[in-house]
Amino acid sequence: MTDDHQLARELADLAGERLLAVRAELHEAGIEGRELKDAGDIASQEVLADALRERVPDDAVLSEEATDDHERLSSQRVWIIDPLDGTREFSEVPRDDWAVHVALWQDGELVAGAVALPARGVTYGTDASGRAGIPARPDGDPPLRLAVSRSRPPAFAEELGRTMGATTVPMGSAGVKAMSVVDGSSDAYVHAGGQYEWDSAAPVAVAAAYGLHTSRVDGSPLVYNKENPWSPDLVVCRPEVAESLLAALATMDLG
Ligand SMILES: Nc1ncnc2c1ncn2[C@@H]1O[C@H](COP(=O)(O)O)[C@@H](OP(=O)(O)O)[C@H]1O
Ligand SMILES: [Mg+2]
Repeated sequence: MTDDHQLARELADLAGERLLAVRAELHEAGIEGRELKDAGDIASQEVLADALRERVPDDAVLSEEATDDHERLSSQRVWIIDPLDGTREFSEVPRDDWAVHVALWQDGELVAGAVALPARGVTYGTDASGRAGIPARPDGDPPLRLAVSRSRPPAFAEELGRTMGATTVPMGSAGVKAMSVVDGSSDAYVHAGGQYEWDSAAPVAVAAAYGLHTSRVDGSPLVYNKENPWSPDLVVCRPEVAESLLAALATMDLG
C-alpha cells in the first residue's frame, strides 16, 4: 500500500512530467509568456486534482489554482498544493528554477510532502528515500548564503549582508529556494512581505524532514490550513545558523 509520503512524491512527479511535456510542446509552437504560464498552471492543476480525487477521495484540497470552498476547515486531512511554483521561471525556457508542491496537513500539522524540480529531474520528499541528510558546510565559517527571490529581492537581504556578512543567491520559486538549503547550495531562505500557504507548505514539510529549521521570522511556528491562507513570512535554514539569523532578523524592519 502506498503511504502518504510516497503518494506526495508520486503526485508531484506526475504533475512534473505533465509540465515538462506541456512546456516542450508549447515552446516548440512558439507560445510564451502569459499563455505558457496559464497552460502550465491549468495542466498541472488538472493532473493533481484528478489524481487526488481518485487516490484520496475523502481528503480536502487547498490549491493555488482552485476555488477555496472552505470544506478543508472541517476536514482532518487537507492536501495543500501549488501545481506550479515559480510560474514566471517556467515561462522563461530553459530556466529550471520552478517546482511542483504537494503537502499533506493532518490534525494541525504538516505530515508529508514532496517538492519536484522537474527541469532538474529531482524530487525531494518526506519519504525515507528522500532523507539522505544535508551536506556539511564548507570549512572555515564562510559567509551565510541567502537564497532570495530573483524577481523581488527583499530589502532586508542588504542589511543581512552588512550585519552578518551574508551573500545572496537569487533564484525563482519558493520550493527551489527551500530545496537549495536542503542540497547545500544555500544556507537559508528568508521571505517577508507575504506568500500563500501553498507556496511554503510542501517546501517546509520537506525541509523539516531533512532536519532543517523552519519557522516564522520571529521564530514562532508556521501554521497551515488557516481560514485565510495568507502566510506573512518564513525562515528555512540550516539548524546551526538559526539562532544567529533569527537574532539578526529580530533587529530589522522587514517591511
Ligand atoms: N509578496 C508576495 N505576495 C504573494 N505571493 C508572493 C509574494 N512573494 C512571492 N510570492 C509567491 O511565492 C512564489 C515564489 O516567488 P519568488 O520566486 O519571487 O520567490 C511565487 O509563487 P507562484 O510562482 O506559484 O505564483 C510567488 O507568486
Ligand atoms: Mg507558488
